[in-house]
Amino acid sequence: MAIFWKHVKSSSPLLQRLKRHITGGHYLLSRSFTTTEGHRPTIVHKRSLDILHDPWFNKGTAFSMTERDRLDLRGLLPPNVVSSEVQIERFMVDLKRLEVQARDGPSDPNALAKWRILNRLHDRNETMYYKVLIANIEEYAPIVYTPTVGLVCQNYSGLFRRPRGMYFSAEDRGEMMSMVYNWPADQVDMIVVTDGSRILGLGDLGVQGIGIAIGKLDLYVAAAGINPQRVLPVMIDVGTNNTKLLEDPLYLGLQQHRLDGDEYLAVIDEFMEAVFTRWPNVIVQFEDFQSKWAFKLLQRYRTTYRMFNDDVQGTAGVAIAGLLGAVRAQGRPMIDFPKQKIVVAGAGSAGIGVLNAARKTMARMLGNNEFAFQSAKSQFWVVDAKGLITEGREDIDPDALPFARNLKEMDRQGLREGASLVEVVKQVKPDVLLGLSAVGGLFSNEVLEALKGSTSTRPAIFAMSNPTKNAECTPEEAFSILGDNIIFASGSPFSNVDLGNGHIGHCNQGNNMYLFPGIGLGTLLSGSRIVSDGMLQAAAERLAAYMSEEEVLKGVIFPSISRIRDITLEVAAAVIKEAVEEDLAEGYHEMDARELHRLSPDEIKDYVKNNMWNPEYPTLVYRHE
Ligand SMILES: NC(=O)c1ccc[n+]([C@@H]2O[C@H](COP(=O)([O-])OP(=O)(O)OC[C@H]3O[C@@H](n4cnc5c(N)ncnc54)[C@H](O)[C@@H]3O)[C@@H](O)[C@H]2O)c1
Ligand SMILES: O=C(O)C[C@H](O)C(=O)O
Ligand SMILES: [Mg+2]
Repeated sequence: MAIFWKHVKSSSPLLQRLKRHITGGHYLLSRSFTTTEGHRPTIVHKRSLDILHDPWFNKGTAFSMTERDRLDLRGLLPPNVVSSEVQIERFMVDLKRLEVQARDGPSDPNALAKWRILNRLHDRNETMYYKVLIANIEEYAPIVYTPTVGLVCQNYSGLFRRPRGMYFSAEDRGEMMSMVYNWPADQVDMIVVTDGSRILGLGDLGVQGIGIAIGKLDLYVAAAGINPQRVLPVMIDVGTNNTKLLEDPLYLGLQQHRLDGDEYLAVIDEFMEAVFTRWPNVIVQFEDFQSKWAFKLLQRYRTTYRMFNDDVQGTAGVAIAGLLGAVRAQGRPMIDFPKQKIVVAGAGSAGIGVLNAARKTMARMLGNNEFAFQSAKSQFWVVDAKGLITEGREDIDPDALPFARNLKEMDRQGLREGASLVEVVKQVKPDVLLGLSAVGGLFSNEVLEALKGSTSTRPAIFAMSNPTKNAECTPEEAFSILGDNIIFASGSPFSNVDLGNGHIGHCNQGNNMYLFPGIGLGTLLSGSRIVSDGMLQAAAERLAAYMSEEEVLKGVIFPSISRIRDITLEVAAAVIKEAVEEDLAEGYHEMDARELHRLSPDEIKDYVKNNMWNPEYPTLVYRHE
């Protein structure tokens, strides 16, 4: 306090205001003021997030690098240091463009405004925020998560107010091991990390991709009951190849092209080492990495770290559950799955993830041997941006190679390398048409007309790309062309379609949100050091079995989001049971491995339920340190 008193005249109105704070007993800072002697530094007795959350001292993105180091702020702000003029410009631009950009295709025109209101509540009062979210999950999941989160990421530089989560940038190489201690929580259970390179179907959004990590973790809290004090959204900013962002003076990230090759890997390696050093029991979910790196990083880390890739593995499980649901909806047993002819549009991280898992599931049903695995391959036709993938493809992506069709065989089917989607659908007459292409409208009227020739008694259409405007088709288009005897699922939420005469075309949401929260929670509570294939398979099977026969026959193959907390509990319990059976479970807190082994299936569910956080105000008591 001495420094403070020295510089302030006793008559100053500021002094009077500060005195009131001090006598009120809750103001813990001292502050010096500009005097006639000129500018002097302000002494603060806060660091880290406390500074960012103090409106008197916060400068947001204008904190210089030296200040960020001095005040333990490194990593708590996006990497681009900007002037106060640019800060104001960003604010004004955002204010003016709000109305123009608040639309994402057919979704809620007020979505962005609702996101802002919820986000402000999130900043003020987490318990209340999650209470609102859980109680109204059907209404607000599409705001804090897909599809609005896509719009939020696209406009993030403008929407940015208070930082949330951590930023590790290419400039932080060599510093991450210490930076990680700038995060205030000693326990972190879940990290969702992105490098912003493929945000939903919106492409490279650079540092703005942090929004997706925040949205996913909102579901971890709301659906899986992970304690919000123990989640950490992370953005790894290695630059961006998005020209618009590289040229935008208001962009908050590093304005350089993305690092690649060994330089890129070195950054991700350093990040993984840092977070697992500080929080050895954390689980890291990789989200929205471009396919090029998604598979490589998964292979690199999955046997040494507790991690999984949601787009590759979570999506695969949700698609398997949906595909099995589609078989049941035809009135056939799940074991008939290996007979389904499946056309997949999109051979990126999600498409290939689904194909690998579907092939393995078929192979298991056919006898689980090499012959079964080989013959399962012939049930899939994969079409990417260059058309049908065959062995005749030049420079074929190694991840797609196992699904490349034999040229002679294709010739017999009237197909060739690069055949268009509509040709493939016409010739194959598939049971299922599944889209993970990020191309809105790809299932054109022509493609849907061609699907009328399907040999299935009830064809299935999975338009899984996000957000809304990237869906391969809308449910209206599908039901109007193919009638009501189909199964329809989309990645983003759509309403059911009124088909007249009391008929409703049911629109399922086939989104990895039905699995990732349970995979994370189950891994955490089992104490498994890795996320095994068996654990992922158990999660998918539990989701597949969740819907009753009656619901499935009505075309309802995924639960309503209002049941997400219950389905997450079930998925987590299935993951724990599998981890125990595979001898991977090492226990969690007071539940040791031996005791976990003794639990009955019902007791496992109780154990999960008892460990889920609920948004209730705790009683607070003040004590001096
Ligand atoms: N519903 C879900 O749970 C879920 C999960 C993961 C990803 N997704 C969505 O899936 C989409 C793709 O994600 P990704 O990570 O695989 O992306 P990606 O960029 O890695 O892959 C896109 C693929 O689509 C192909 N493609 C492009 N144009 C095409 C066309 N005209 N015809 C056929 N194929 C075409 C590309 O060649 C590529 O193989 C995104 O929109 C994403 O939001 C949805
Ligand atoms: O984020 C989603 O809604 C699903 C998926 O992870 C995606 O990348 O589209
Ligand atoms: Mg994703």
